[in-house]
Amino acid sequence: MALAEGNGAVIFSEEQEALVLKSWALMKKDSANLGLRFFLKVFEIAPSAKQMFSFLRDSDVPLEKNPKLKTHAMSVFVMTCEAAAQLRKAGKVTVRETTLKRLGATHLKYGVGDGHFEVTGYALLETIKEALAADMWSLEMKNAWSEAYNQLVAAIKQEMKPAA
Ligand code: HEM
Repeated sequence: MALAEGNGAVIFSEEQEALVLKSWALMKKDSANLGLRFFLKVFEIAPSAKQMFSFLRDSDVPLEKNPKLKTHAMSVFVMTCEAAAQLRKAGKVTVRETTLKRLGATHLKYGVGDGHFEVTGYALLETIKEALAADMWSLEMKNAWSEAYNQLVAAIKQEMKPAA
């Protein structure tokens, strides 16, 4: 669970940032496989999520050969890493406002809901657990990735709310 200071800033330690960045540096060498395994896990748990991706719906290319799927998977990984660094530095996710607004609008438009973000978060952690050597995976590692992902998702969801 996130620790928050009085001003609402999240306390994300140097150690937590280091866990995320160090493990990503190891995993990204195999990013194509990683991205694929990640989203295959999402679709295994939530097959209907496939329908949301226009480039899967309208394509004859088999799932595992679809480059756009890997691109999306990498966006989730890379943006979660960036969120870890931002949380440590600023106590909050500082993705550019225009980028966040676009992400909010895209995910709203395609009908991405809380359940999808949850399943994807679970699949992300499982993918990392399988990709890392057993002695690198720990509760601290899991919590650091989970915190960074959840804070990023919260920032995106903030932009998915209909304008007040
Ligand atoms: C932290 C979590 C996530 C991040 C950082 C992320 C990132 C992105 C990015 C960068 C795009 C490209 C379009 C744009 O920039 O507006 C995109 C599109 C999209 N995302 Fe995500 N995403 C996340 C979670 C999810 C989840 C949980 C789902 C559903 C399971 C999802 C489904 C989609 C769909 C359907 C599109 C549009 C694809 C199309 O063009 O057909 N995203 N996302």
